[in-house]
Parts: sequence; C-alpha cells; structure tokens
Amino acid sequence: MSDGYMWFEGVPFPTMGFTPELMREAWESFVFKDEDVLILTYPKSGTNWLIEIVCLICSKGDPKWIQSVPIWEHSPWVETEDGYNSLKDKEGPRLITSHLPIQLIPKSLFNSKAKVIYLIRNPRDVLISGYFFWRTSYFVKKAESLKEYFECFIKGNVIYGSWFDHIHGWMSMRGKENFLILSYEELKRDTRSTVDKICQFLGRKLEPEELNSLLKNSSFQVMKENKMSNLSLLRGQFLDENGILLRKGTSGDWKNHFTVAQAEAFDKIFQDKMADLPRELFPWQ
Ligand SMILES: Nc1ncnc2c1ncn2[C@@H]1O[C@H](COP(=O)(O)O)[C@@H](OP(=O)(O)O)[C@H]1O
Ligand SMILES: CCc1ccc(OS(=O)(=O)O)cc1
Repeated sequence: MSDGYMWFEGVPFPTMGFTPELMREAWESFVFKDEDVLILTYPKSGTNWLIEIVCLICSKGDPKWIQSVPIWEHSPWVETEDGYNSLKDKEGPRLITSHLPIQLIPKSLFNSKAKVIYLIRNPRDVLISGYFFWRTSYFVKKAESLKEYFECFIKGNVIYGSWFDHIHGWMSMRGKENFLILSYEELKRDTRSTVDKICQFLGRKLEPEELNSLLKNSSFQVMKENKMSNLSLLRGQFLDENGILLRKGTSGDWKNHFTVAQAEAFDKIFQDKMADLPRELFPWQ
C-alpha cells in the first residue's frame, strides 16, 4: 500500500472500500445468475450514465427509483466491500456493475448467461476525465500534474490497471450473444438509437413516452442535478467538496488538455497496442 494503491493480482486498486480478501472471495465464490445484467467499463467511460439508462429501462422511464436511491445501490460494484455484501444474497435478477479486468471478474460469469454490456470510450477522454475526478477523491493517489497522470495512465499505473489491457481482455468476448459492446461516443451521438439497441439486447420494450422520459431523465443536465446520481452524496466521505462526476459530458475534451507532443505520443501508443483489434470498435478514430 506504500505507493497509494491496494494491489491485487498485479493490478492497482483504491485503498478505501477494497480488500484483497474480499476481492478473492468475489473472484472465486460470487455466483452470477442467468437473469443478471452486468455493466462493465473501464473507470470514467460513462459507467454511471449507462447505469442510469438501464435503471430507467427497468422502470419503464419512471424516474422515481433513480430520484430516491443512490446510483451505487441500484447497480452495486461487485468488487467493492459494500457492493459485494449487498449483491451476494440478493434475490431475483440483479443489476451489477464492475470495472474489473477480465482475469479478475468472478469466475462464475463464464458459466452463466448473464447479459453483459461493455461500454468503451476514447481513452484520451477517459484519461482526462480520470485526471480531474481522482484529484477530488480521497481513495486514489493524486497526480501532481496532467503530465504525471499521462505517464501513469500510459503505463497502466492507475486504478484498475491498463486501459489497453482492459479492452484487449474483454474484447475476447466479442461475438458472444450475451455480450453487447457500446461506445460512449455512439451513446452521445445518437442516444435514442443506442437505447433502442440496449432494450433489444435486454428483451425490453418501451412505449414512445417511456423512452422520452428515459432520455430526459438520463440527460447530462438532469443527471447533474440529481443528487442520487451525481455522487454529491459521497462528498466528505469519498470525495472532497469539488468532487464532480458530471464534469463536461462531451467527446473530444482531451483536445483542450493534451499538448501536441502528448497527442502524438498517444496516437503512436494506441496504434502499437491496438492494431490487432478492428477499427470499428473505436468509433472516435
Ligand atoms: N448523462 C450523461 N451524459 C453524458 N456524459 C455523462 C453523463 N453522465 C456521466 N457522463 C460522463 O461520464 C464520465 C464519468 O464516467 P464514469 O461514470 O465511468 O465515472 C464523465 O465524463 P467527463 O469527465 O468527460 O465529463 C461524465 O461527465
Ligand atoms: C464508491 C466510491 C467511488 C468509486 C469509483 C468511482 O468512479 S466511477 O464512477 O466508478 O468511475 C466513483 C466513486
């Protein structure tokens, strides 16, 4: 823990809310059920937006649930202490969230028909989003500068490890019928069609007015003002007074922060590391 992380199986994790004992128990013993839905992302890829959308699909666009219960209770993170404890004995179909790399997800996933939605985002925007968010958190080591954070991100020396490894690992699941891959960029560009895609995958149908209510209640502005969704309830405990989940909510903000040299270096690393995966997976390119 001396470097500000809790290391588990070679991957760095936050020091609050995570323990090696619990992560091992979850990995080996957590049982996924066929009727579960798992939301999987690398942190800062739009996880909470996707959770809000899936919750609103389940409630047929009715915002009561998302306005009355904190977002992390709707779809707990299976790898955290609180999340694991609230999920493990829960009856019925569950919404579950995780940022885990494929090699650390509870092993039972691979013997279940649980539906998995993997949300991918331009890693440059993930990097910038993480830089600003983790600076306000008490559970992740703070980078002194964007330059320092950029270097750490490239090396995978950030919580949950390397973005490049995360994508490679999970993309080995592409083509499986219970595995849907979406991008933040398509969700942003055409939210309505992407929500339709999610409904089809989950076998749900929304009436037009239910879909309109979903779109309104999961919009950036409405989520930003919903204290159950914007993580402001975590201020004091996990986040400082500047902690903001819904910061910009755009694609391409990295262009306002990377230097020319950083942009070039990132392009090169991306090409080297991701050349073996189809370009269609990366719609921002
Ligand atoms: N309703 C919404 N519409 C667009 N972006 C959203 C959103 N809700 C959250 N986000 C964005 O998703 C990112 C956080 O991701 P996560 O939920 O995985 O932590 C933040 O990106 P930015 O920091 O670029 O604004 C946040 O603004
Ligand atoms: C519960 C504290 C916590 C953990 C991780 C977070 O980031 S993300 O929303 O999963 O990307 C936020 C809060």
